[in-house]
Amino acid sequence: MTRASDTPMTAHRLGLIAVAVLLAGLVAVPVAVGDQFVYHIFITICIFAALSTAWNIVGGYAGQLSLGHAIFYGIGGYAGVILVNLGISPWIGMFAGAAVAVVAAIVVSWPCFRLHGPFFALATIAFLEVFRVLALHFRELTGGATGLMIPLKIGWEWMVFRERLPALLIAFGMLLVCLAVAWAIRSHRLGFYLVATRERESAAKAAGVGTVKVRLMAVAVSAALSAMVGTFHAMYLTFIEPESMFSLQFSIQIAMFALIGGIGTVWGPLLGAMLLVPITEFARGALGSEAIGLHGFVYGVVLMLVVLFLPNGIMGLVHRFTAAPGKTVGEQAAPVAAAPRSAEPREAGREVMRVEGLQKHFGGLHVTNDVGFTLREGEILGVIGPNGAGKTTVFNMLSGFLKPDEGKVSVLSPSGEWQQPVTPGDFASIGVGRTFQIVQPFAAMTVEENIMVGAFHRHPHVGDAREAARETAHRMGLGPYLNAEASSLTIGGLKRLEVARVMAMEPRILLLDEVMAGINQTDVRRAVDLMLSIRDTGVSIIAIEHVMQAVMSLSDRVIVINSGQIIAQGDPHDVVRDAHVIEAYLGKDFTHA
Ligand SMILES: Nc1ncnc2c1ncn2[C@@H]1O[C@H](COP(=O)(O)OP(=O)(O)OP(=O)(O)O)[C@@H](O)[C@H]1O
Repeated sequence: MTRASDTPMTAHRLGLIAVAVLLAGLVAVPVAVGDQFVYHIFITICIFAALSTAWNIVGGYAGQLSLGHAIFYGIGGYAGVILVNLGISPWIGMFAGAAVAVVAAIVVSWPCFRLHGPFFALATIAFLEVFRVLALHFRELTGGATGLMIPLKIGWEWMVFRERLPALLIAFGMLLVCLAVAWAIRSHRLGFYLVATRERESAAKAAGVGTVKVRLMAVAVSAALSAMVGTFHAMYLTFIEPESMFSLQFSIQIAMFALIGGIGTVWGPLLGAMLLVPITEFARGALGSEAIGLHGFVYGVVLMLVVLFLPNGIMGLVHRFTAAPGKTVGEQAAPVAAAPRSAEPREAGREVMRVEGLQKHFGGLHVTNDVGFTLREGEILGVIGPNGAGKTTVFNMLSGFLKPDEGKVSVLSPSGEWQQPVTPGDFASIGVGRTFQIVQPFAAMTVEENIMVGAFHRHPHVGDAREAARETAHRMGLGPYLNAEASSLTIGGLKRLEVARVMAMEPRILLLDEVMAGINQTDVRRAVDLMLSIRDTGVSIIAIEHVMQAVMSLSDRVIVINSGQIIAQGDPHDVVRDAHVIEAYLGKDFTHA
């Protein structure tokens, strides 16, 4: 009998064998051929693949399209050569270069991370230009435009050889280090956090991810690796100068290999370099001086073909052949494994959240006006009100996404002290989890991985987080879809995924923003049962909801917000009979119904 899990496992094993064969080929082919030019091509493949793999940690995993990565490569190169001229081995120089590159990476990236998309890319280009000009300016250190020669000291200690084989072995070793680091990051918590931040920064923040911190960590690792490769490449080239070490064209080339091979994948940059470097080097070798700039043309053509036919690069093609057919969560999804509602109404416990005098303006618009209420342990507080009343704005202030102009939000910590969290991370750590009105799935991740991002909050190890995510998925009726891409879920599935991710954080206070909007009647009933079962575990819930059937059957108390103010609050049955609420929100038809 074939089990469902056999196919992906076999594909995974085949994939690893294919990678091992490709890697072995990088050393075996030039050794077997023995030609100097072939050695040079394979050394270049290893160097470019290593640099592109390092770039991919920032450009792919974290989604920050850096076009200034030659800064770190150049720093590594200059550090190595300057120290060699002082009689220090490049094996030491490469670590010194890496340390300087990490500092430069943090200084450069911190302001740039406020920028997104093309603005980030432009800022990195600007910094690259700054470093090129600095290298030209500090002539005593860098040799200025004349550049620096590497003294002819031959041997392993100096990374300079008469034969090509040792250079190939070092380049190959560096590639292995870069691949191992990239693989380790992608398969541990940091990798999940980076991809989550890339896909949906707000949702990642709500899951307790320090989005700036993880991106800085990524850029620091990437810079260190790039600098180390830069040191070796400088030794291999035996001459460096600012134009080639801090080159925009070189930065683009590094990014291009990852784009063509499969951005954000561990093996994509390697495949990109293995495809493109030989083509361009052979063309350059065959056409000689007639083909200056030919590599740019080759990259352009290949990139156009990839964009047109392989939007996810070569790795996208590989996945198409190896991935198991995905399932789509239909509206008739598996039943939610919710526990039945406890028959007795629960006695609400002590206060866990106090909201006092919240005020918020957007320009001249007074969106929140003196909103205050309390929430008790194990209570479900329904929040209703017309569109644009300011409900989500209040939620944003209850979860650190907006700072109130006035007023405060206090949360009872697990140790029993009242605290006033500020950032989304503070709210997440004190046990406040939230969903978003417009669902924010991490589209490039599977259902399981999406939920794991939440689970990491309490379970830092991948194995534990995976187990917790699976348990939560089964509870939410998402068990059969663990390996489906989040992007393949229907709106009902996505809403459940949103709740599952936040439940995996094991929050004490749950803020649900219209989780029942747009789902069918069966799913509404399931969602009601699920929320009651969550409440029965002692979690307090604040739910913004327009589905009145759900509000009435769920809420212990209801708050009505209109034009930024609370106009009524109390028992659901009393609130819906309130004349102001009928006029402002429900309408007379509701009372008749
Ligand atoms: N960042 C912002 N900048 C300016 N105006 C905003 C901003 N966010 C919300 N608003 C405005 O504030 C008002 C309240 O919006 P909010 O989303 O809080 O309402 P809501 O009650 O949640 O509505 P709905 O039920 O439609 O989701 C609206 O007029 C909205 O246009």
